[in-house]
Amino acid sequence: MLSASDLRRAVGGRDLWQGLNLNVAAGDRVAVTGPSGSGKTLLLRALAGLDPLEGGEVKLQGRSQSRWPMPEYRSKVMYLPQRPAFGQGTVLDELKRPFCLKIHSSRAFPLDEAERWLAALNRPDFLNLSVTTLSGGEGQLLALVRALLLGPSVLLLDEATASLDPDATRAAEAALDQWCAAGPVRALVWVSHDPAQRARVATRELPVVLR
Ligand SMILES: Nc1ncnc2c1ncn2[C@@H]1O[C@H](COP(=O)(O)OP(=O)(O)OP(=O)(O)O)[C@@H](O)[C@H]1O
Repeated sequence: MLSASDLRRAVGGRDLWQGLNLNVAAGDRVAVTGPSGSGKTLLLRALAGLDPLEGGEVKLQGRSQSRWPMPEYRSKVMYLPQRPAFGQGTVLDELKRPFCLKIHSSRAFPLDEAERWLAALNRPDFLNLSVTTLSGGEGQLLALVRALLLGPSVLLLDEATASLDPDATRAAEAALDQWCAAGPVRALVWVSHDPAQRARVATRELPVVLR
């Protein structure tokens, strides 16, 4: 589904990593590991088409990233940052916002599904909260639900539960598990510093090694 071959990334004139390869098939849950500063975020952002690479090639469904229309590519390979940014308004406004974009405009906003995910995350009364008042963990839950509703093929999670308490973390993991199982062509690539979480959620690990 998603493949990366011989990737190289440098910042400030030094190589972070090179010769990095990755293959993600449907149903895969890959944990990206490595010390702080090794370039895990930069890898996920490059896979999402948000950051450049100094070398190598990323392909989605056998087609080079550079040959995809970027909005379509990013609707299929979605990056979930550790600290998501929101606009103004309520949680409901924020969940609806991407459905106004051209790439998603053929789909109606799935309110029932949003309510189901929020209930599964123990946030049944979330929709009318103002996004400017959300805690860091609540912001992560909103970003997660937004991503699940948009339904990418590959979801790139960058410490996406790092601000959640243990119960909310388990609920988010269960929601992701359920989401993955519900579609034939879904996969997760997950950066997590927590070995116990990686053991729970990942089917294999990709170490990012400093060069
Ligand atoms: N836009 C940028 N310009 C220059 N250097 C950057 C940029 N973004 C990140 N870096 C540097 O690249 C290195 C890798 O950053 P990155 O955020 O990918 O690390 P990480 O492995 O995700 O770290 P952590 O585990 O602490 O989140 C760091 O040294 C960081 O300072």
